[in-house]
Amino acid sequence: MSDASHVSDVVLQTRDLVRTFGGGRTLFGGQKPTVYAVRGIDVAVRKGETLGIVGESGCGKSTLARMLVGLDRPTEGNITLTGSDMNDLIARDRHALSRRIQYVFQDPISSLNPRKLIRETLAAPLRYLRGLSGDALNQRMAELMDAVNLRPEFLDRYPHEFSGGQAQRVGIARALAAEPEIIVLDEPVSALDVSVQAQVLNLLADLKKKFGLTYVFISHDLSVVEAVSDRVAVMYFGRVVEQAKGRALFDKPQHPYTRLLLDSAPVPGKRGLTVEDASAELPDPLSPPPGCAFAPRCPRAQDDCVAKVPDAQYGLENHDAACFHPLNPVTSA
Ligand SMILES: Nc1ncnc2c1ncn2[C@@H]1O[C@H](COP(=O)(O)OP(=O)(O)OP(=O)(O)O)[C@@H](O)[C@H]1O
Repeated sequence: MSDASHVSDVVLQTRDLVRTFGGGRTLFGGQKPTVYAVRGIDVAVRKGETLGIVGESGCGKSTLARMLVGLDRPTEGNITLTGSDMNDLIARDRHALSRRIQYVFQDPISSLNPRKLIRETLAAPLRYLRGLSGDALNQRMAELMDAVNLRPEFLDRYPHEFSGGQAQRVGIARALAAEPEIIVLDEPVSALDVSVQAQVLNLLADLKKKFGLTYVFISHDLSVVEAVSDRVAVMYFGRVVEQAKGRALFDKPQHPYTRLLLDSAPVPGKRGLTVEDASAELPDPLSPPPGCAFAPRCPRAQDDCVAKVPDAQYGLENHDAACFHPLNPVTSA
């Protein structure tokens, strides 16, 4: 557990965030199973930084992302946006929240409405969130297309006429239309070819600088997360198991799970290691183990690991892991 609320430039913070699905009673009085998607997450994001979140499929990344942008509500815990509670912000004015925080989806083509011209897709947030119309609206659309390096005539095309990379540029332009402070990017390049991935990552870096954006960048691809992040959080089975600044996590991983990921080094020139490559089976999300979820696969596991969940102090500057027997224990930056 961490508390970064005293740090003035923290823009987004979660405290002990939990999201379960299901539960309750069936029509016949039985108990519906509960899926534990996110099981207690503490992360903080500073203004202007990129927090990378890496984890394998099913570890709860998208559930976390949806809660961060207010598309889903936590079962327990809370999220604050510059100190204000997300639930209050949603209740007060959802449009105001959408002007501050935006979401870029994984699958660029299916995230766009197939029956709408790109012009209509971009016009909606400009009208409803920024109150633009007429010439001002058209001018802003042209600026957005230019910002993401798409020709203005593409405004009059449908999503199926775009390549994956072009469609993702539209997805990014749609997020920028709101003029947000923060963009949560959920696997923004994983559906793209490797060469196109680099172009989109470069574009995201340029836009971040140009518009002073803050990113939460979620991916299952360690090499992508390493390339883009100022700080990195590794997720395993609904929890953050390690968090560190800069290269620390890649140079001196503390958690055996992070070590496992890094040990399968990427082949130069090939797509980097993805978490799927290194992971075997996850525990059952319907019945989480009582201790560390990685213990059944961990070469360092001892009795304490299966009895109790290890805690960690995830500060903004320090490097820590939720592990009773870390590999490279470090206590300060
Ligand atoms: N609406 C839902 N109802 C029931 N279970 C859900 C729901 N959404 C997610 N889950 C479950 O919660 C867990 C986490 O899912 P989530 O999609 O957040 O993981 P992820 O890391 O984003 O994986 P992926 O990259 O494959 O999308 C999974 O076990 C998933 O099956």
